[in-house]
Amino acid sequence: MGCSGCRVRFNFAKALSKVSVFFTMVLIFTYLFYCLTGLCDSAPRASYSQPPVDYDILDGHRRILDDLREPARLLPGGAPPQRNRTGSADAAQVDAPKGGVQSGGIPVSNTFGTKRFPQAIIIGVKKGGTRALLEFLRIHPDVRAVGAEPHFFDRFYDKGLEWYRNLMPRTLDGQITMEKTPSYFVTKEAPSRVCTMNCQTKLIVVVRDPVTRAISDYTQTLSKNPALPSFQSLALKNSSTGLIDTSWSAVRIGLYAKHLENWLQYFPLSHFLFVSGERLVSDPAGEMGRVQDFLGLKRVVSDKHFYFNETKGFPCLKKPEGSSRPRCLGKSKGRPHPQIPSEILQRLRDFYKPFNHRFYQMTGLDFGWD
Ligand SMILES: Nc1ncnc2c1ncn2[C@@H]1O[C@H](COP(=O)(O)OS(=O)(=O)O)[C@@H](OP(=O)(O)O)[C@H]1O
Repeated sequence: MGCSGCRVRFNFAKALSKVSVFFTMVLIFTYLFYCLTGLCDSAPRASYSQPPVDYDILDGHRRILDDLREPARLLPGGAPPQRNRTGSADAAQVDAPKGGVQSGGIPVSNTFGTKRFPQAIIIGVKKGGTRALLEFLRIHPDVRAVGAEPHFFDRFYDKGLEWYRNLMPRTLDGQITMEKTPSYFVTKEAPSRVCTMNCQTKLIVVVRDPVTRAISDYTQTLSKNPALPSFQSLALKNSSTGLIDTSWSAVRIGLYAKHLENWLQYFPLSHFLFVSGERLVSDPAGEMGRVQDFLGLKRVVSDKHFYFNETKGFPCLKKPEGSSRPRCLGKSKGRPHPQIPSEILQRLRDFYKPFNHRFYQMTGLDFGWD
């Protein structure tokens, strides 16, 4: 009796261990399948069904964190700390590399993709519509992009190229790695640094009427600092002469011809694509067609992806099948601008006119701002 009880217990334990092995195998296979479909490393595939992430705000938080953080320290395995899986700043997760990290410029790779330097960068301009462009591009299955702005070629260059590459999402063969940091366009050292990484990098510049851009820039600063002096007092050197203050960054960034000259010392014009910030709003699909051609991508992003959201006053991404919500950019994109006196606007238009014309000549494109 006692012995048969032992046998029953023994058989039960055996069955239990078989069942647990079976479930462990199921779990492993499910995980492997999930990874092989590219999901375990890539929530970022900015599935446009996700709720909007306001990267402006996230970038702001990250900048504060970066200021507080010590300089990049190496993890025990020798790899610099990484951003979260999406490459965005929306989680403070530090994600150790899964595959072998090698030094000396060899791509960091594992079974499910490789972290590569970006082949294309949106280098500017601030308040031009760079976030809209990146989010629209991320719909494309062959584009993988860092969510937040890495600021490598302006602020964090001393962290080194391997640090930069580790921020990148993993890509499979045929996919393009991208990032956007609008301040690169106006950073003197950025062109030579990008060229040091790769002189074949494709460069995208989203440009917008420099007067509207300056007001947009001012609006953003005002939203963070309501005690900011008026736009006109910052734009003019002094009210009696009416001279424009070019030392104010909101004005200086709009001198597109000047900044482009700096870039052309390192990259030929054929490496640039100039996207109209205005057309990105009025005809997003048309502008995205040009961008996809420039990047050598199949035209996947098209007018079927967009609709004009009357409340937002901007194009938004349509909800994909199976998702409950469409997707507009966050609150910091498409803010109402303060009213600026018309004589100040006219002074600014007169001021920018020669620079705009020079820019049209350099690019061979008339953006119609004058
Ligand atoms: N689809 C869509 N939705 C919302 N906003 C859009 C869109 N397309 C372009 N824009 C314009 O993008 C402007 C912000 O530009 P950036 O994304 O380059 O700003 S930033 O430099 O990253 O802060 C932002 O500027 P403001 O209108 O001044 O907020 C918008 O005019």
